[in-house]
Amino acid sequence: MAPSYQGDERADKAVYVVRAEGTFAAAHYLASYHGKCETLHGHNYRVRAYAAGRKLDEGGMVLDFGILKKALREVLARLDHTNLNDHPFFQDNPSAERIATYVYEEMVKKLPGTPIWKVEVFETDENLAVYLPYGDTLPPLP
Ligand SMILES: Nc1nc2c(c(=O)[nH]1)N=C([C@H](O)[C@H](O)COP(=O)(O)OP(=O)(O)OP(=O)(O)O)CN2
Ligand SMILES: [Zn+2]
Repeated sequence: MAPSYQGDERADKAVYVVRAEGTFAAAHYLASYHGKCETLHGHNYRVRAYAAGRKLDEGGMVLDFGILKKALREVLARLDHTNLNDHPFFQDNPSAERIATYVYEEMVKKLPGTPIWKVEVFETDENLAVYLPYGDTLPPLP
C-alpha cells in the first residue's frame, strides 16, 4: 500500500532513520579538567549511531540494521578495554563529545555513502553527548 502522504509535499521530505547501539568499557582522564575527572577512571560507554535515508530498498529497508550494527561494533571494539588517553585522536581529553566525533568519522570510513545522521555517546545513564555532523540539517541523502 502506498504511504498516505504520497502526492502531497511530505512525499519529498519524509525521512527514515535507523539506529544501532553498542557498548564498550574504557579508562580515561581529562587532562584539561579541574576536578575528579582529571584522574584516571573508567566508564561503561553506550553508543548509538543513526543513519538516514529517503528511499526504501525492495526489502522495505532504508539500511539493514545488521550492517549498521556490525560497523558500529567494529569501531567500538577498537576502543574496548583501552586507555582512551593513549589514542592520539582524543588529544589527552577523551570527552564524550570527542568519542562521538571519532565514532562518526570511523563509521563514515566503514560505510562510505551511508548518510550517518548523528552519534550519541552516553558516559553514564545521565551524561550524554551528541555529535550532529551536519548541524540541524540532515546529511545529504541520495
Ligand atoms: N561535556 C562534558 N562534560 C564532562 C565530560 C564529557 O565527556 N563531556 N566528562 C566528564 C568526566 O568523564 C566524568 O567522569 C563524568 O562526569 P560527572 O557527571 O561529573 O561525574 P559522575 O558521572 O561521577 O557523576 P556524579 O553525579 O558526580 O556521581 C565530566 N564532564
Ligand atoms: Zn570520565
